[in-house]
Amino acid sequence: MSTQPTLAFIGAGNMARAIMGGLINNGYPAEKIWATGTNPEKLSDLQQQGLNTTTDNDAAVAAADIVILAVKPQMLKVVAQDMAAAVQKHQPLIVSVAAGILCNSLDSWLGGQLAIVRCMPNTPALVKLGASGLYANAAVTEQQRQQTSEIMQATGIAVWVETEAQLDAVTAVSGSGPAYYFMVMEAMVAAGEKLGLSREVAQQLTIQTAQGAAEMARQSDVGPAELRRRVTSPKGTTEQAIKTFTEQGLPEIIAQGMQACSDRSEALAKELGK
Ligand SMILES: NC(=O)C1=CN([C@@H]2O[C@H](COP(=O)(O)OP(=O)(O)OC[C@H]3O[C@@H](n4cnc5c(N)ncnc54)[C@H](OP(=O)(O)O)[C@@H]3O)[C@@H](O)[C@H]2O)C=CC1
Ligand SMILES: O=C(O)[C@@H]1CCC=N1
Repeated sequence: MSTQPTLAFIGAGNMARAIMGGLINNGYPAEKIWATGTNPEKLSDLQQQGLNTTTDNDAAVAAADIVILAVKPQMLKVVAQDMAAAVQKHQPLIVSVAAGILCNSLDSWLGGQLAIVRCMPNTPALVKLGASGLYANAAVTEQQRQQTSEIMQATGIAVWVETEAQLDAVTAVSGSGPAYYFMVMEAMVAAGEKLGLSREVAQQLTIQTAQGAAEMARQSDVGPAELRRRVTSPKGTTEQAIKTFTEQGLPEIIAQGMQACSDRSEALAKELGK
């Protein structure tokens, strides 16, 4: 990374820890990262790793070039309004990873006139396989876009979307996406056990198969549909599995789940954005 801005993570829960872990694993200096929370005990492991930790959000904001809002959407209004004065003192770039909450709401809670990037990351950021969607409001400069890209690319891939509404779709695809794959893995392990394997063996095979399929899809110059066909021998075993999944409506079920996810992202903005 060309420049290494000081980052303040407001909220050091699952998502912030995945991004911070990804950054540290990628060589980002721990002393350039601040992490806040309400309980000092929960921050002690981060402090031991050399990060700056505090329960005082204003202190972290004062030290930061970039403030990353990583509390639950339901907490965001109160947290943002409480730190508005500290933010307005030097107007750092604001990056929010909160699902649903719009730039305009954030800007008004934080006192206005701010450069804000909304980021929808995912937890594989921890192992440098994150996928982030980014959207910038009109106040964000080209240099700030570049800085945000560099930070998120240190944890995986980062793509910019043109409209804020597209972040609802990003949330449905990649933000919540790891949970879908974990659910498929849970179901495959359970089914493998039912078919006579030990839990341990079923889990080992399931995880390796997921990783193998993902890596093949990444490296291949054909899409997932063709890769699926190549596994499916006529009158063979896979054909029976795919036929059953199709008859039971698996593609529609996935589309419905993702629509519900996107709808919830949109609803959060209306429910919590005022
Ligand atoms: N989890 C995921 O996969 C993804 C989450 N997100 C978004 O990330 C955000 C965080 O989600 P997630 O990490 O799962 O949630 P967590 O509950 O794990 O983390 C939220 C953290 O916020 C802290 N917190 C609460 N109140 C304050 C406060 N006043 N000041 C500072 N910190 C505070 C909590 O710390 P303490 O316990 O000390 O109070 C907690 O650790 C959400 O907005 C979510 O939409 C986005 C993409 C994916
Ligand atoms: O479930 C949630 O609301 C968050 C946002 C995307 C993934 N986790």
